[in-house]
Amino acid sequence: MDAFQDHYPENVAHCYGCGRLNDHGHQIKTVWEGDETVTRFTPEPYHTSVPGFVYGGLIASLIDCHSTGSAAAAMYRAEGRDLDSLPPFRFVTGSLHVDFLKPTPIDGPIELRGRITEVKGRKVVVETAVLAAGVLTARGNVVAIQMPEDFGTAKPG
Ligand SMILES: CCCCCCCCCC(=O)SCCNC(=O)CCNC(=O)[C@H](O)C(C)(C)COP(=O)(O)OP(=O)(O)OC[C@H]1O[C@@H](n2cnc3c(N)ncnc32)[C@H](O)[C@@H]1OP(=O)(O)O
Repeated sequence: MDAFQDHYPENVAHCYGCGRLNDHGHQIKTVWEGDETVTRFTPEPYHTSVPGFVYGGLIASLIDCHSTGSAAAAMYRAEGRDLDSLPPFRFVTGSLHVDFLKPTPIDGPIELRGRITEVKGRKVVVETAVLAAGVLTARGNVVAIQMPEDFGTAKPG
């Protein structure tokens, strides 16, 4: 099954977390399983925090891109549209909250399971459970916002 990220338009397919065109990135892949969105990722030894456990920033990064992808997929689903239909839905992160509940072992795949808890206007809220060997180790809450047309054009300051 194609992942959400396989359908991102080329101009937004370079993200470090989810861009299929970023050779140095995580290149995560997310799919629907019923009403949940699911990403599976196997950490590398260099993703270490304390030996044996995953760096928290990696977990935050996975939640981040899992959630923006889930938000886009939820909007396509809400409108009954295919993932590759035009115009594309693109979401960026407005807010990212992570609760680290337990250390996450590095020696196996991590599963992220997302639920869409709100779709309102340009905003989608995604709650994500992070599991390692079936054990809940972290929770994420992301407010994803549909990317404005002028995203990135404003000058800082
Ligand atoms: C499909 C391809 C995707 C490829 C990209 C993947 C991205 C991967 C994830 C990332 O890492 S994205 C990079 C990190 N994020 C950013 O750089 C975003 C920087 N922030 C912004 O550009 C703007 O602040 C943002 C677009 C998020 C919001 O500005 P807007 O002017 O569009 O928001 P607006 O004020 O119109 O608010 C729209 C709704 O969002 C809500 N909102 C906006 N910012 C929020 C925030 N920070 N926290 C919570 N809610 C927020 C706001 O309250 C409102 O909700 P309601 O409709 O219910 O009133």
